[in-house]
Amino acid sequence: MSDAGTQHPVAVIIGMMGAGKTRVGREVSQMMGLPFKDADIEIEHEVGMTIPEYFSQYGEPAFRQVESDLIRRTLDGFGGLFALGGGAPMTPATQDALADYIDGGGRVIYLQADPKEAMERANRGGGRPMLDGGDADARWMRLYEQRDPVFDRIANVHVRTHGSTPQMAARKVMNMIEERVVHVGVVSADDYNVRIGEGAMNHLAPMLGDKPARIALIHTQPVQRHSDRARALLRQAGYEVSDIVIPDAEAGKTVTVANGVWERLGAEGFTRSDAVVGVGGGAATDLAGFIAATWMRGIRYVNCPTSLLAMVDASTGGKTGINTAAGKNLVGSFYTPAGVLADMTTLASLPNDIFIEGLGEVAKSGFISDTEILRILEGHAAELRAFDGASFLGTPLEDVVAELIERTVRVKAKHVSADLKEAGLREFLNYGHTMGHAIEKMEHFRWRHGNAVAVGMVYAAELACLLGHIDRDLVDYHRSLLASLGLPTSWNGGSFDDVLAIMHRDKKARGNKLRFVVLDGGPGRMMHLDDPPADAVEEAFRRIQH
Ligand SMILES: NC(=O)c1ccc[n+]([C@@H]2O[C@H](COP(=O)([O-])OP(=O)(O)OC[C@H]3O[C@@H](n4cnc5c(N)ncnc54)[C@H](O)[C@@H]3O)[C@@H](O)[C@H]2O)c1
Ligand SMILES: Nc1ncnc2c1ncn2[C@@H]1O[C@H](COP(=O)(O)OP(=O)(O)O)[C@@H](O)[C@H]1O
Ligand SMILES: O=C(O)C1=C[C@@H](OP(=O)(O)O)[C@@H](O)[C@H](O)C1
Repeated sequence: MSDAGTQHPVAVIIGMMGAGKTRVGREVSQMMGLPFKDADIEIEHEVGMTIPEYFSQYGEPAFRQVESDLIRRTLDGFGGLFALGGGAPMTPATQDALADYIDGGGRVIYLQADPKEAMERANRGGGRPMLDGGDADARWMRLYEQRDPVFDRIANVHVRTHGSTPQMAARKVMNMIEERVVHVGVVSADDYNVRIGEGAMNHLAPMLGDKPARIALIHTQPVQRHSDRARALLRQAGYEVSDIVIPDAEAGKTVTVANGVWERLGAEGFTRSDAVVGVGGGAATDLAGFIAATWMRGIRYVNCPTSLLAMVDASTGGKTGINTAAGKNLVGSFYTPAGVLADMTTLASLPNDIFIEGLGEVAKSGFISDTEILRILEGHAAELRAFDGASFLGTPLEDVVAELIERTVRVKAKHVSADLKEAGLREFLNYGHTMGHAIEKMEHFRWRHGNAVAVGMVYAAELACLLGHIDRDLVDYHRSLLASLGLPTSWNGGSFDDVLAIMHRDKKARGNKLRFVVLDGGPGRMMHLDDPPADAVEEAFRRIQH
């Protein structure tokens, strides 16, 4: 791409004649308040004649040269929506220009209309020289068979518009343009993307690639409407889907459940060319990831998280696993997904208390790294606390939540990319978890994870304050911010001795030494606190009891 400062299109739309590139493109540009350019119209202005006239006077090769030159110039000088002519992406020079545009962060959107619908629309209007001479439908279909695989390959965004009105199609395109993408670099495994936005699940097939023939769709009953959509998308893309419903929440993270899934995969002959898709909260994505990590020692998987906590934390980072009688997440594997699709539409059915719990991990990411998260939480605390999935989509709060999700995922991606197996930096993601996990266990996992972590962060702040690493104001800030979000900041459910024994079994402990991660001076600055004085550990515990 050219130097910074020049304008580039928000998106380029490609597709077959009649797909709706012009009609839908104009709708999107109006919805987004952006300028729109149609390459065919621009070319006619430039050459001073209609495209059919140019074709007949100079022929297709000359036309394609004019077309690819204009496209290259527009990609480096226009900041709106840009729709290409049907045949444009078949020209190698245009393919190179589009590849450069994508490398620079651009979106090439393949508008995948129902072939029959598009063909009928293309042939009703005339004025398309590529359809002249003979059976227009047959010619259209021949072009489709040539062009579809090429469009599918060169586009980095795919939008199916089968049966959609222009407005519905435009909404889908706009969602794709507005979606947020976090790239997770992994030193010892393949990089992957976390896509966040309404309709992100539409990326399922491209994210899985064409290699898997069969998909084990692992999900739970409360998210049936979302797994139904995943199943439909997979089947429309030609995959064979094995539907696997597992018990909800923590009941699904057991070796018994895992064994049942392994039995299913064995009976149905799943091989390494097949894949797993997990749809649900963090418990479901943990189990799905564990199945993918263990079946034949590893097959591809994509997570489709449906709770806020799963979107910002559980689905990303490659920690997969199940619980045992001895405790949570004690069996599992570091195994990274092929990608994560955080589809905001799934939050429409998320209960308020489960949403609030997820804010615990969002706030944690603000305390340990991105302090802008804290400012956003402060500024929108009341709306966030009053979250109502049924009225959430399309409101300003949706953009706030999308920003929070993106920022929180970026914090996790930063830590995971540098330290996949939690040798040091990644331990900072465990802020509040030493006490948090102890509370979960003492409460027999009746407390939700994010709520326990909230109390755990207040504990860690009290401990850091007692040892002079942060001031009292910052401890008070922990309490006021977390409480304003509807999160708990104290706990009275057990004795210090019982909690201490559990903390000594925390994965950060070394030998008989406790280890914590705490703030060092202020938000965004972390340190390891090894073997803190026993009296401070106990006094901090007293301070979280009300
Ligand atoms: N692997 C990791 O890095 C990681 C990180 C954090 C947490 N976790 C794990 O994640 C789990 C917690 O995740 P969670 O908070 O999502 O809990 P969860 O998976 O138990 O889901 C909470 C409840 O919300 C329901 N639900 C989820 N999405 C819904 C939706 N869109 N509509 C309606 N209901 C919905 C679920 O069915 C469940 O009943 C724990 O097991 C924790 O250990 C893993
Ligand atoms: N989703 C849609 N539903 C109904 N009509 C559509 C849709 N998309 C496009 N059209 C109509 O089909 C015709 C061709 O659309 P157009 O945008 O010119 O296609 P393209 O630019 O992809 O060749 C136009 O009459 C347009 O109004
Ligand atoms: O990806 C990670 O490192 C994390 C995994 C989870 O903790 P545990 O590993 O303690 O379960 C999660 O709760 C924490 O927010 C970050």
